[in-house]
Amino acid sequence: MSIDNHEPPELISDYPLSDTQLALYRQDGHIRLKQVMTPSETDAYEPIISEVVRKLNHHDKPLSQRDTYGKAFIQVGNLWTKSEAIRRFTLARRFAKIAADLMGVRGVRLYHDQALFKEPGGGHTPWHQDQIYWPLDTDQTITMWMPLVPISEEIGSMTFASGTHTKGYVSRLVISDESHSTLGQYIEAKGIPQVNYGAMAPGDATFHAGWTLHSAPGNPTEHMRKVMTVIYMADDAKVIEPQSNVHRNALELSLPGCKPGEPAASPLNPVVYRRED
Ligand SMILES: O=C(O)CCC(=O)C(=O)O
Ligand SMILES: [Fe+2]
Repeated sequence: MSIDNHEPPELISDYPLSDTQLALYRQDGHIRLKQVMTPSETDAYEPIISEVVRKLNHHDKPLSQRDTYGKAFIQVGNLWTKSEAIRRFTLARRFAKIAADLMGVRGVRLYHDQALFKEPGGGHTPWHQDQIYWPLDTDQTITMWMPLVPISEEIGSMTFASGTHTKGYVSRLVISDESHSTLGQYIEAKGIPQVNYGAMAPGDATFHAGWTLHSAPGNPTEHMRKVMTVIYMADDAKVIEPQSNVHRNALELSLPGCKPGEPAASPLNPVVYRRED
C-alpha cells in the first residue's frame, strides 16, 4: 500500500561523530545529536509523516478514558511499509550509519519504525527499558528519537538513567504505572544520574540503547509533540525463544516468520547500513 507519491530528500550524506561522542554514548547509553536532519529536510518530512499518522491513528477514545500507556501517545508502527516517502526516511543511510557507529558494529538492520505523537494534554511516558519487548540475542540495539516539531522546555524530551544500558533486565514490567514507580524507585535508590536534554529543535535526535532506562514528561501544551523513531539492531542479531507474551507479539509484528536461533532478518528487517570493508 502507498498512501502518497511525494519525493522528499534522500538522507544519504554522512553525519560524522567525534571520538568524544562515541565514548559518551558507550559510557551513558544515550546521546543527543543536533541537526541530524537539516531544517529543509525536516520541513519536507514532517507533513508526510503527520498525514500518515493521522490516517492510521487507532485511538477511538478520548484521553480521559485511556490507560496510562494509551494517554502517553498515538503510536503507529512500520510506517515505512505504508508510504514510499517514509520508506526513504526509515531506511535512510545517514541515520543507520549513526546507529552502527554509536554501537561500533559492522552493520545494522531495521527492527521497526514508529511514530510517537504525544497529544495536547497527553500523559507522561513511564520509566521503562525498550528491550524487554524484543526477543533478540544481542544488546546491540538502538533507538533514534527525532522530533519533527520544536520541543519546548515546557514539553521536554526524554529523561535517561545514565549507564543503565549495561544492566540487562532491571525488571520485566511493561510500560505502566507499576513500571514507573518500581523503576523510578530503583533509580532513586541507586542514585543513578538522570539526564534530560530539555528543549530540542526539529531534526535534532536522541539515540538510546535498548536497555537504557528512560521516561518522558506529559504534554501540557496545546501542540502535538510529533516524534518519529527508528529502531536498529546489529546486522548479526538472532531471534531468541520468546520469554513472554510481549516477545510473542513482537515476533509476529516486527520479525514475522523468524524462528528462535535464526537471524532476525525477516522482510521487515532489511540491512540499512553495512560497512564496505
Ligand atoms: O516518546 C516518548 O515519550 C517515549 C519514547 C520511547 O520510549 C522510545 O522511543 O523508546
Ligand atoms: Fe522507550
